[in-house]
Amino acid sequence: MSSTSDRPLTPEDYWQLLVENLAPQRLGTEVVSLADSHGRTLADDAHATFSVPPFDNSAMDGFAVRGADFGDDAGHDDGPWEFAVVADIAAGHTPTARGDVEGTAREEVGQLPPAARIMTGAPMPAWADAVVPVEDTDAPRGASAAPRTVTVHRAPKPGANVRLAGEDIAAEDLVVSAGSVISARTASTLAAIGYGEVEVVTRPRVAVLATGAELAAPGEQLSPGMIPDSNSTLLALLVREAGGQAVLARTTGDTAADFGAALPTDVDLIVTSGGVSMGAFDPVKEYGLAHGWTFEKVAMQPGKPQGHGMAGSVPVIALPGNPVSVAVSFRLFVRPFIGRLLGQPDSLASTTRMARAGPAWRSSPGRRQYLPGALLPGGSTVRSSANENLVDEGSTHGDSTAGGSTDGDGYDVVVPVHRLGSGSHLAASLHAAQVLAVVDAEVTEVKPGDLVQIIPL
Ligand SMILES: Nc1nc2c(c(=O)[nH]1)N[C@H]1C(S)=C(S)[C@@H](COP(=O)(O)OP(=O)(O)OC[C@H]3O[C@@H](n4cnc5c(N)ncnc54)[C@H](O)[C@@H]3O)O[C@H]1N2
Ligand code: MOO
Repeated sequence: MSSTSDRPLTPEDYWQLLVENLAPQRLGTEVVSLADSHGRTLADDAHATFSVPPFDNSAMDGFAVRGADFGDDAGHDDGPWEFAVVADIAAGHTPTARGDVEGTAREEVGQLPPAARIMTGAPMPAWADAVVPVEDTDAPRGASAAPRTVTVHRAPKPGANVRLAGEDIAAEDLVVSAGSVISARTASTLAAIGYGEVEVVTRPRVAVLATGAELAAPGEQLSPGMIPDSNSTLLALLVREAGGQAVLARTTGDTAADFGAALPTDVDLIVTSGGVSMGAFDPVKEYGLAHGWTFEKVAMQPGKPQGHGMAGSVPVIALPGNPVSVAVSFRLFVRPFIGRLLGQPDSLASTTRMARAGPAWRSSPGRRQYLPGALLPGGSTVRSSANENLVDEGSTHGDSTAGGSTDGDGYDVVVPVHRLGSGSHLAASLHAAQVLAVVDAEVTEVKPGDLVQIIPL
């Protein structure tokens, strides 16, 4: 169901409307090597193909022994005890395929109980149940031939220094769920449970279209009235951070016809910036209204005017043009949408926690504020905004005011990245933002030390 109304929606209601209207479906899959899997989203649950560790093995360089050979009531330091070294087991060897000194050793050492020299990670002989570290014996450390006998000075506790098969993960256990984003740690876990390649969801192809006749390419000489197009870069790289690929990042002219002509058909999503409010030259809104798109006012600041619709079979999310509005709207609506295309659980994009406000700052009445903030360790003393160069207590329209300190009670401290608070045009300060601090619509002033929700960026 599509709707375009004057009644402001909550961000949650707008997200529901957007999902209902655009109906995001998980994309197809492809198989990639673990080395290429970083940042990709796992398509299916990954179960352990074998137990980890796959076999009982030694946790120490030393000697595998039978606990019973120390005598039932042998105290820990009641030795010495002498053993015949009947085997030499390196990691990567099996106890039966070892450089075995059994036989000759037995004849030479008479009735001594057996020990096997064993290295960390090497499989335990079936008859042994504990490992004595080499430091607790008279055997040479480091590179050396296995001795024929070994004297142990300290009896091992039962099962000491043995890592049991399956004690990490049992065979067939669910280890990594479908929808997980593969980090370096995840990829190493997948390797450990038997995978060399994995099925991942295809990266969504996302076209980025920035509208505005005032836009010049980044780095280009500016003629009067022009500004650098920072949103294309922001959106293209946010798409990449979210697991998609930006296949087109360009500006379009300022007419509805230019805009319509620039809409690609061979992508999974189009994200636009600009041209959605009340201006006389708002091409996205003009084109969208003629094509059944939805435009809403959302009770949030920044990011009030929002739109979405279908361009043929391609969903379009139309964000406002102000750069901070773009960053906030992407975090709230586009990132979770890309998450849906990737089959990620919504919870991945909705993580929040609490922090204490550093300085005081103001928030517009009736709109939930999403203030770009930097985090400082709990207990930090805060003067004002995160970037001291920007502090100007005399500002007549500053949103943040001088602050104090907070007790070190375990919460980080959140500080606006700019003295103008959540001003939606503050493009040059976005780099300092680590989080968005969320302030309820009915709150107009945040005081130092107040607890606020924060969303990691
Ligand atoms: N009469 C009203 N005017 C405005 C309203 C309103 O309700 N009534 N809402 C304001 C709010 S809130 C926002 S947000 C903006 C949204 O405007 P548009 O989406 O139409 O965006 P533009 O007008 O095209 O641009 C806004 C602003 O952002 C700059 N911009 C645009 N594109 C880029 C880019 N690619 N890179 C960097 N900066 C960009 C542009 O120059 C403008 O300064 O509308 C308010 N107005
Ligand atoms: O909603 Mo606009 O993004 O505040 O400036």
